[in-house]
Amino acid sequence: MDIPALVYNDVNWRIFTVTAIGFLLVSRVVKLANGLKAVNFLPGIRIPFQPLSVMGLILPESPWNPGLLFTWSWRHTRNLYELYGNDTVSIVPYLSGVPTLYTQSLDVTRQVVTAGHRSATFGKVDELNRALLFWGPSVASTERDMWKKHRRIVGPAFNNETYALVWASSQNLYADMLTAEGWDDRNMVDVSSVQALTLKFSLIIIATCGFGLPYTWVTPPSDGGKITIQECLETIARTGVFTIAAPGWAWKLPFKWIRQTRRAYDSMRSFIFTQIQERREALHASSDREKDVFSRLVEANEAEGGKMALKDDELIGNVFSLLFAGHETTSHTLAATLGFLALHEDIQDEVAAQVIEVIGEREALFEDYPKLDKVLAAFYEAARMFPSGLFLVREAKQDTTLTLEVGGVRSVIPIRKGTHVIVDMIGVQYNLKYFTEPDEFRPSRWYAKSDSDGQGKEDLTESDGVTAFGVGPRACLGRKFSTTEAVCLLSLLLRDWRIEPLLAPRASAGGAKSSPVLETREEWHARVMEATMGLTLGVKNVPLRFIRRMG
Ligand code: HEM
Repeated sequence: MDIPALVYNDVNWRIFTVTAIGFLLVSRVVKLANGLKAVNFLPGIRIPFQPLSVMGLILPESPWNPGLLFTWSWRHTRNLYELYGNDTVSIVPYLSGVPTLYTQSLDVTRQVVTAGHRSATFGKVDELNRALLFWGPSVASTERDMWKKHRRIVGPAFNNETYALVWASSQNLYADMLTAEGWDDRNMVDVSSVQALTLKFSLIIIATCGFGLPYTWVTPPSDGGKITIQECLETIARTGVFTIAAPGWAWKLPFKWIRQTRRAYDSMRSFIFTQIQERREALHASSDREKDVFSRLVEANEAEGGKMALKDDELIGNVFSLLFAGHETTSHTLAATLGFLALHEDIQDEVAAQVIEVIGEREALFEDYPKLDKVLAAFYEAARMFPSGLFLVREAKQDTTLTLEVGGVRSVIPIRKGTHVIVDMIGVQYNLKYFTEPDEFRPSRWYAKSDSDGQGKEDLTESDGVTAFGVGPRACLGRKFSTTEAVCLLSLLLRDWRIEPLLAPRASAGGAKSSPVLETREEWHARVMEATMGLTLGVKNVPLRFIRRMG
């Protein structure tokens, strides 16, 4: 009997579909089994996508797709470390992404980030560095000998002269900001989002002290006046996932937002390129040396010469990584510090008293910095509670081992090449082993047994000090740049202003229109002091009221 062609095709399609589904299922089961072996069956969750994979980032957060920020949003409700009774847990995806360990253990952090870097068993993950590598290799994105070459040139640009310049510029910019924002003759100022000020502040500081550009509060950095660098960075922050994930052809798609993204990237590149050219010419034309990081970098590079000198794309890569690393991080942490100080009047009074005792009415001097340890401590504590570098992500570059506590027993477990290990900074910095009452904003953790650089405090019996800035040889190069700027700005603000939460009217407020019922401070705390993600982790928009301190 002849089988009609239609039925025959239908049967073929069914066989094809069933075979394809079968194949897919088997391949996913094999992927899961290999993933479980790669992490040596360490307890944890098995989900479709690894949280940092493209699908994990794009799809909305749910119990089966934790999302980028689950270490924050699940920390009280579905804390994986508590659930599995270990400071290191596994996340093994069966559809896409790499088997991964998440850790909140400082011991594992040191094995991976410090010892792993030295022995080359662990290194940074190229795919996740794509957003940075886009600009060219840099000190933040390279490994091994290349990293040493970059660090050798970039590292010395961060020195005491640079920090003195940061201090002086922060002081001038603060005065400039008060005048330009019309605060000079006001006794009370309401700010709906303090980030509008801190983002601009840290961008101008990095532009002036990082790159020696003559920008002010009224004329911020721009690409020849066409588009401001702030706008470029905002676009780049919004489209970070696209940059990491998109193949080359996707950049040519005819969508408005892709065109805008391309424009932001092109403007940034031309801005940075022009700066490098100008600085080179200035260097050759005059024997006077500028003090900004960028001039020192170009100067060191010219002096180095030959094989050890950085090429133009490497210089651009470094400039961008400094702009990238030094802008939002400091700004977010400043906003969080101000938010917490507004909430905790007693702590604010204590810190302000130190500022008034040290600086009083006179000009703030860079020499005051070590005496303002309570201001620094408030900034460190905010960095602990909102670590802008959310994760330290590393990849096993070869088959290796880690020593972990599993079910209370210290064991050596094999880790396969390609496995990711993510140091979860929220986990570490809210870990009861290192911080008592971690949900409390308590700057005294950092100065009870303080020295000026923040090492060896009451709580941190076994930590590397301020982990928010990373640990080991790859720790933050801009830490003191950031703390100098922060201590100066916070001191000036606290000396001149009392800071309060700007309370919003209750949605269902029943009061008269002239005096609406306001939310409580607790409600403000719950509404505002929540994490959000730009290029880096930060706090939501912080609304504040500044009231001038009299006499
Ligand atoms: C609150 C402010 C800041 C925080 C919390 C912070 C945090 C961090 C962290 C956690 C790392 C290590 C990343 C890793 O190991 O994967 C890092 C590296 C780095 N940071 Fe920062 N950072 C801040 C400000 C700055 C500033 C202001 C600059 C520059 C002006 C800067 C430049 C860098 C550079 C160049 C690296 C790479 C160092 C290397 O790999 O050798 N950071 N930062």
